[in-house]
Amino acid sequence: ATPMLAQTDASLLQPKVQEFELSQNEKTVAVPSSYQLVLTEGSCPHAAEALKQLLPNKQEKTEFKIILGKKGDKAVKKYAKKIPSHKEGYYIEVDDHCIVIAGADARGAFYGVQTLAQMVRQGDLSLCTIEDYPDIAFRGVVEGFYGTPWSHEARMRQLAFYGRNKMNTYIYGPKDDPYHSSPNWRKPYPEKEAAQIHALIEQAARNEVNFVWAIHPGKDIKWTEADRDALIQKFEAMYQLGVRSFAVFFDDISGDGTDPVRQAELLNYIDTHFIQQKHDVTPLVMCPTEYNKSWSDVKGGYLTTLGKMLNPSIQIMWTGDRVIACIDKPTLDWINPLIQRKAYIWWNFPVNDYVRDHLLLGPVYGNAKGIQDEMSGFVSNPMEHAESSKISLYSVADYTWNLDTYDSIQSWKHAIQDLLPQKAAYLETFATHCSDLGTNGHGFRRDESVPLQPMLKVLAQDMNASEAVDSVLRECMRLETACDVLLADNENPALIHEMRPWLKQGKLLGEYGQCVLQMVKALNGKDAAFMTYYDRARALQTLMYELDMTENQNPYQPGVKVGSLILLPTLNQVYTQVTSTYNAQHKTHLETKAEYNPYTLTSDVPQLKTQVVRARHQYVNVSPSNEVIKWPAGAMLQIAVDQPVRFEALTMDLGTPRVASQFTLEVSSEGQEWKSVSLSQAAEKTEITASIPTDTSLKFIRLTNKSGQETQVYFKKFTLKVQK
Ligand SMILES: CCCCCN1[C@H](CC(=O)NC)[C@H](O)[C@H](O)[C@H]1CO
Repeated sequence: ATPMLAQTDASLLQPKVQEFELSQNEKTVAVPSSYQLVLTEGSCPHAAEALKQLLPNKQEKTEFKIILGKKGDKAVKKYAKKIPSHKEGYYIEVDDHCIVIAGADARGAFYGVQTLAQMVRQGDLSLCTIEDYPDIAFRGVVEGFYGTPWSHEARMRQLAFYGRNKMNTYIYGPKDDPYHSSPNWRKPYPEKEAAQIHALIEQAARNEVNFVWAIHPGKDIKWTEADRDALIQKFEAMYQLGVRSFAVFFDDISGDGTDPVRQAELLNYIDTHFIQQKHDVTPLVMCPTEYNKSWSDVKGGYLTTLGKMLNPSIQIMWTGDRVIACIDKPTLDWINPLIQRKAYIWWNFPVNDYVRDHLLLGPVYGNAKGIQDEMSGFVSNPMEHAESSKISLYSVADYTWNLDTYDSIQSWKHAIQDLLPQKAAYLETFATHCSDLGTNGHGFRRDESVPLQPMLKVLAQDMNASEAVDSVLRECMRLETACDVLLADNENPALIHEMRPWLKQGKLLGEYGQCVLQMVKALNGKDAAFMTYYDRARALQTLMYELDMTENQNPYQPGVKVGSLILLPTLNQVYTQVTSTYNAQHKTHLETKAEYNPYTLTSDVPQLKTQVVRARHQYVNVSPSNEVIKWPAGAMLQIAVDQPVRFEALTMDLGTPRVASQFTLEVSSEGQEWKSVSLSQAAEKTEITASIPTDTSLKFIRLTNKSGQETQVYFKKFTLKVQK
């Protein structure tokens, strides 16, 4: 095992080759208060600037020296053989009167300074030498999610964060930016947005980050010279703004834009007539329409056509075996031969635009070690919550720099320490219970409440197990405390602003857990005590439901979920058990149901069976979906309600005109006799309405594809109106 740096937790640095020649007595040297800087003028400007920010006191006549440079500089000539040959690699040497930072290139020198900064943050410097370089060439973030694009300020902070964490790529591709995608991809940015992009490009350069501007033309591109030239002109305009890295996305489109031959011809044209013409532009990146294995039809030839036709320098992105998937060797062994190059991974985590009621704050795990040589890039698609995404992004930086030493829990702790240094312990407690996605169309899940899982399992089997009761009670107190402290915190206001709804929900959950466990402890004690905890538990259930129904009410997955994998379900189960036990002992009829949602959705349409149905005041909503729904012949979607209600109307939007005739809508009061209700859809409109007779109250309503064949529709809206 490699000796660890005396003062510095080496795993924090993720250096590749750790040859720490620690002197026998593990000598350290104090961070120099002033130093003489030796560098070749103008050689590594961003590294020099970063060093100046880290250690501002540069003075000529001082004994301590810092030598900074890149391979070929006279300043570091003496160390040339020690510098790693890998791009962006660096060599560091710390001894008691000199620090050497020598990069394989300017970016490597900058990264050496970032590593020194991490060591300085740890306190005294250990005498050591470090040789280090990144495993993967392109590492970073693709802002490629649906939802509110990040703000300018958020992006400026992100780029500084990438610099500190040695991420060298930021791909600008927010799906909902009209100048990135249709309808305005052909138009130049208005003045204000153009100025902001220029500012981002300068910030990226200072932080040694490639700012990659992506275009998403596929929804309405025509395979004409006019559109080809329009795209080149837009790229030229972006080049004038300072963009030196470009991408073309063809994901999430249908129609003519999906033709691989046309895509390849266009991309090769761009490559030959634009990218190769400029001598300071990185290789073109493209996102294919078939961007994951589950959507691929190999025999159809889409991927192999791109693999065969695309110029070898063009990078092809890939999300893995599914839209949301971790990356392992079988994944890459499947795709690389088809595209005849190393996949450039677009990792769809921690993006949450398909589970917007969940914040994903847990560890980054599940990607394989040892596959660094099978990928050309690895960028993470994050949440619309920029600061909250930093927990995952910090770990993606660790992983992509050094796959084989990556430790997901260690990295997750460091990420939280880095994000909120003063309150890291509280953020860790909160994040522990805020990591799973809940059921979702992609079937991607994350672990949650891991340290508490054993005790939660014991509690679920025996609610009187006193050790489990006490440890879960303590954790619920910690959760309540953590949420209070974080809600009041102003160390990182942007982070707290993003997390606020979930922190409020976490606080309620912590309080609810304490009440439920106090009910268990009060079972054989005074009834008054039990009843007080019962009343408060019921009140907290209502408050949690109300918060879930009022905050973060986006049109897709509205609401605020915390602890939804096992903490809340276990507490609800204990609540039901302890209340039932009390009822049996006291012949009472206290409410034993914990989470009350009177509506149930059932469906044999695969992509709809996990959709969520919730009532809010007079409306009953089924959560919409982003993707194309394959609705099999005869398949149905059914809503059932516990108590009979009078439905007044149904409003639907399947994103498709003239489709109502393929469906029947039927209602029933008990599930045997069904009456059909007519659907109306105006010509050329996608909205479908039905007015439902209110003469009888109903418990069931169902929509069936009666066309006799599978139909492909969107699922943008399904809302029932209940009579007051
Ligand atoms: C339409 C069916 C699901 C698409 C989901 N992808 C999109 C495209 C994508 O992954 N491109 C590689 C967006 O990027 C989004 O953020 C991400 C996850 O929801």
